[in-house]
Amino acid sequence: MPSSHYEPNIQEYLDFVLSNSQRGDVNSVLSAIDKYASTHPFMHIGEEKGASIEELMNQKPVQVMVELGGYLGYSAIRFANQLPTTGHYYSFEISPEFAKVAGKVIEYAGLSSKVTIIIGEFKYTSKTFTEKYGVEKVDFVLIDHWKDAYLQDLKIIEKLQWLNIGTLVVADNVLYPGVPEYKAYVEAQTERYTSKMIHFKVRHASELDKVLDDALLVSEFRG
Ligand SMILES: C[S@@+](CC[C@H](N)C(=O)[O-])C[C@H]1O[C@@H](n2cnc3c(N)ncnc32)[C@H](O)[C@@H]1O
Repeated sequence: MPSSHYEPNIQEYLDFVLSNSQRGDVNSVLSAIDKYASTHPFMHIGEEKGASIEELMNQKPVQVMVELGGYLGYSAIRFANQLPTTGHYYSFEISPEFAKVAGKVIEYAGLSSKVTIIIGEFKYTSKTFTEKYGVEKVDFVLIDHWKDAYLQDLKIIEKLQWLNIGTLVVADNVLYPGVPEYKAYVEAQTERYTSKMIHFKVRHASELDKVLDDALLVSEFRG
């Protein structure tokens, strides 16, 4: 997401999703959000990248997943739905307004018991995460918040020692808008991370008429 993010009409979004999907039917909720996003500027991970992340999640067991940047609930619904019944999804979101609407959509999709939204800026809320939720290690991290915070917040995650050997850290938008410092840092550490890019052609929320090159950077933590 560019740092000059726009403010969506969150009430219109909520009304649209609730009236175009069925309560408790995750796929219908995701389709309604995708449909809304096809005609409005919207910053969700989307169908194609979403499917790619689901594939990664299916390659090894994921019990605890964390995302930096929850927005209006799409990625939380999509990926929490892939977790086993004993799994849990923690969605960090700085905006209380976005978090409130995300919570409503997650509840409507029937996933409230699997998703916890943590409101506030990650660099602060991360400090009390283990103490509050009893979680010491995470199996999967999705980084999808402000681009200028990617590297700083990965370093916080490293310092807090949340990563298990084998934990996947997946960063979105590494080519557009781009996170060169994050990419250089992770790719330089070949002893600690095995990284690969997955490429996509995307339409960005702020320029829906243009097709752009983007990628997920998938980094497996090696210790
Ligand atoms: C691209 S959107 C996330 C999209 C979401 N993952 C999805 O696929 O539906 C980025 C979100 O990150 C949030 N955000 C930005 N900086 C943050 C920070 N430092 N801590 C927590 N959330 C942050 C923004 O408010 C915004 O909702």
